[in-house]
Amino acid sequence: MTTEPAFIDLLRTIATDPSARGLDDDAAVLTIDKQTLVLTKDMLVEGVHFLPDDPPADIAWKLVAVNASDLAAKGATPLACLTGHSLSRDADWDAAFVQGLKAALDHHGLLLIGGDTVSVPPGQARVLSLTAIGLPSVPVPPSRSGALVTDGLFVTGTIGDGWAGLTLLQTGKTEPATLIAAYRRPKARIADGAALAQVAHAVMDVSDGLLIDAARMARASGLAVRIDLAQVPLSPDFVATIGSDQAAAIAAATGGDDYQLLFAADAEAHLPVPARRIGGFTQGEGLTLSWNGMPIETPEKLGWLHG
Ligand SMILES: Nc1ncnc2c1ncn2[C@@H]1O[C@H](COP(=O)(O)OP(=O)(O)O)[C@@H](O)[C@H]1O
Ligand SMILES: Cc1ncc(C[n+]2csc(CCOP(=O)(O)OP(=O)(O)O)c2C)c(N)n1
Ligand SMILES: [Mg+2]
Ligand SMILES: [Mg+2]
Ligand SMILES: [Mg+2]
Repeated sequence: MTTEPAFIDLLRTIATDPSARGLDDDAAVLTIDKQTLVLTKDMLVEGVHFLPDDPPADIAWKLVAVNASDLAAKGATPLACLTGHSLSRDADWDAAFVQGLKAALDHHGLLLIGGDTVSVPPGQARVLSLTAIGLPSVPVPPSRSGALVTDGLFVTGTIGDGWAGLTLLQTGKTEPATLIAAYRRPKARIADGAALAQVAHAVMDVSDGLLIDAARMARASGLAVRIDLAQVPLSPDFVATIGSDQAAAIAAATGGDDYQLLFAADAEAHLPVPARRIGGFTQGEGLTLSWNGMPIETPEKLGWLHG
């Protein structure tokens, strides 16, 4: 079986234009004449990214929000999008999806300008996709690769809520509502991303897991990264439901579905957005973890990988 990173390695030999950013970023940055566009695409697959009985309007929201999140990571303002839809043999489902899609697009300021519609064989999972186009807020949108060895590593919001929401739904629970909403209706940090683009040296959104995504930022920047897991920000509902011990923090930091912004910035700089410092960079490569300053082992699984 081909894994996701191995497949992207194969594609890298084709995607050699600088606008592809080495297929090592949240989005492509394409300049034609003097106009720059930020372009990104994420897919959602039933049973992989959402649960079969998630409300269709929530699935539409998630499709828009996860793509808006990649625009946010590059400090881009949402402009327009194209969607890919697989028909579900359920007219009510499709109608509810479209209604939810309109609300989500309006909320994010995205125009729907096209797409494609297909069917999947009976009984097969729904597959949805969206290609989002944004306008940059700075001439060169931040990449994942600009972290400096002297930088701190910061994250917005709280981590683990989406994973906790999924875990609750998988065990038949629908409370706390904040955790369920974090899973079904993640919020793209558009305004935070635009503000961070002005000061951060590297920015990405956290979709696969804080640890795997931090390791990617470090590798792209040619550095090693260290994270103190005790500093990973957890929400009150996460702490009440899952806990705040080392195991809970590892679950939060590897679960993914966060859609927070992870960024490298001067450790002493005034930050334009609320964020928690969770670590920093060193020369070398790889990820090292501590718990309140005491070194701890790195878990085998740092986050989500397809394949
Ligand atoms: N099938 C594909 N074709 C072309 N590029 C791809 C494909 N899959 C992933 N990529 C590229 O690989 C990089 C990493 O993708 P991904 O990990 O999905 O980013 P993100 O987590 O920000 O959505 C991006 O530059 C993305 O455009
Ligand atoms: C039913 C279900 N099982 C598991 C997950 C967890 N999960 C699936 S894919 C994924 C990572 C994010 O998806 P991906 O396609 O890698 O998005 P990208 O990183 O490209 O933005 C996570 C955390 C989920 N969201 N839903
Ligand atoms: Mg991303
Ligand atoms: Mg992606
Ligand atoms: Mg993404």
